[in-house]
This record gives sequence, structure tokens and C-alpha cells, in this order.
Amino acid sequence: MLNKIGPFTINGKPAFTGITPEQAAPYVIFVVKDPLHGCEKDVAEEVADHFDTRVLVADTGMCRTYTGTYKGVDVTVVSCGSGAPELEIILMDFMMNTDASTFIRVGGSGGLQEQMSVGDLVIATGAVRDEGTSHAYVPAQFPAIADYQLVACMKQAAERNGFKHHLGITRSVDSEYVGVGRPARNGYILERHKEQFELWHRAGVLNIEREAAILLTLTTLFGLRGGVVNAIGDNFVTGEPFLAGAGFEHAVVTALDGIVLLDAELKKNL
Ligand SMILES: O=P(O)(O)O[C@H]1O[C@H](CO)[C@@H](O)[C@H]1O
Ligand SMILES: O=c1cc[nH]c(=O)[nH]1
Repeated sequence: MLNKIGPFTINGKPAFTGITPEQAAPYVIFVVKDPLHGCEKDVAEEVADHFDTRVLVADTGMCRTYTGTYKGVDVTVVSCGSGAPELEIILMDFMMNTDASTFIRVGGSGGLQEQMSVGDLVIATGAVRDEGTSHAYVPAQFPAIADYQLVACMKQAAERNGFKHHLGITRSVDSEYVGVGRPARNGYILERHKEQFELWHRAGVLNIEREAAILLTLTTLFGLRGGVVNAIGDNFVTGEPFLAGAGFEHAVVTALDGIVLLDAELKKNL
């Protein structure tokens, strides 16, 4: 093959995360560093504060990574930028250089159905691939599906914690404005943007955000375990206004407790 391209590495480590393979746990949580979660400090540190033990593995400025234990299970958490293009490169650092097998996005999203309140959780069973990055990998007909065991374990975790949650489809987009039906500057929005909003609402999609589809496409494509739990930060249908951090802690605990339940289930089947 003419193409002789090699991997991105700096000082022998994966360039974007700076992680060393042996410092990645089998379970990896990805969180977006943006102000929407209402965190005072780096959002990876917020998650790592739940761990029983933790080590700062790397901080490249683009990503901060902690690995530790939570209720006896090894877990890694990475904070990174938002959108599919950024999550792709972070996922590939882990997928190409470590034995991590379970990848979970914990984040925020906009509610698309009236029965959802700000602060509720959506555990995705799958994602609409309305972003661009996943289409570079595999045609649109290929489904972005969450791992059924991981979904079941996160659902059980949410139930045990008494967190109001919904299971269903999350739609990932690239445009947080007209792409989701949110008017841009001067109220700019086209009929097709409004139609798209109606379409996905009627199709029963629960929430919109930007990273679920790339994560679930790649984990499904590469035979890995993927899952997404997003809090509802605002609601397009009821007009309930955005509240920074609403439900984020619940999403974090749902993912962490879900991992503990999944780990026990997998060990039982060994
Ligand atoms: O709430 P977090 O997880 O940051 O993610 C949501 O918020 C971001 C918008 O800035 C989008 O990327 C969307 O996915
Ligand atoms: O809370 C959120 C996050 C992403 N997109 C939204 O519409 N709301």
C-alpha cells in the first residue's frame, strides 16, 4: 500500500492522551470539559473524586486522565473536548494502545420528549448518527448500538440509586444550533431545521447531544462494549430552561455503579 502513515506518538506515548497502556483500566469513562456540568474543577477530577483510590495518569492540556478504583473495580476517567471529531481521536488512543474494553460517555444533553424533566438521565440503547465522524468509518446503515449488558447494569444502578431515568435512542449531531432546531444569530433557522426537529421528536428520540454516536459506532464496529448515560440539561419540547450540572452527578454515579455491576456479572460468567 502506498500509504506509509504511522501512529500519533510523542515520547513513545499516544499523542493526544499521553496515557501509557498499562495505566488504562478495562473500563474507561469519557467526559467533556465544558462549563455545562457546573464543575469548579476539571470534570475528570470531579469524577475521580468518587474513586476510592486514584492516580493522575496524564494531562496533555487537551485531556486529563485519572485511573483508580471504585468499589474495588479498576476504572479510568478522561476529560476531553466536545463533539465527535475530538472524541474519535481520544477513543483511538485507547482502542489502539490499551486493553480497555468498555467505553462509557457520561455527559449532558437536551430533552426531546415532554415526559422528561431537567436532571433526569437518559441511558442510550443506541444513537442516531447525525454527526459526520462515524460516517468516515462505516456507512450510515450501520447501527450505533449500546452494549446490552452495560445498558442493563446502568439501568439497575439508576434504579438502585433512585435516579429518574429513561432508556431509548440518543441523537448525536455536529451543530448544537440549527442542527438541533436551536435558532442561531438573528434567529436564523430554516424550514428543514424545524422539520428535522419534528421528525426526531415524532420518531421518539429521547435526547440530543454530540458524542454518543461516534462512541457507539466505534465500539460496535470493533466489538467492544459501549454505553452512554447523559443527563437532561434542558428540554426543547417543554421549554424547561438550561440548568448547568443538572443530573450530572447522578449520571456519574450511574456509570460508576453500572461498571461495578457489569464487572461482577462478567466475573461470574468466567
Ligand atoms: O454536556 P456535555 O457532555 O458537555 O455534551 C453536550 O454539551 C456539548 C455542547 O457544548 C455537546 O458536545 C453535547 O454533547
Ligand atoms: O444540556 C444540554 C447539553 C447539550 N445540548 C443541549 O441542548 N442541552
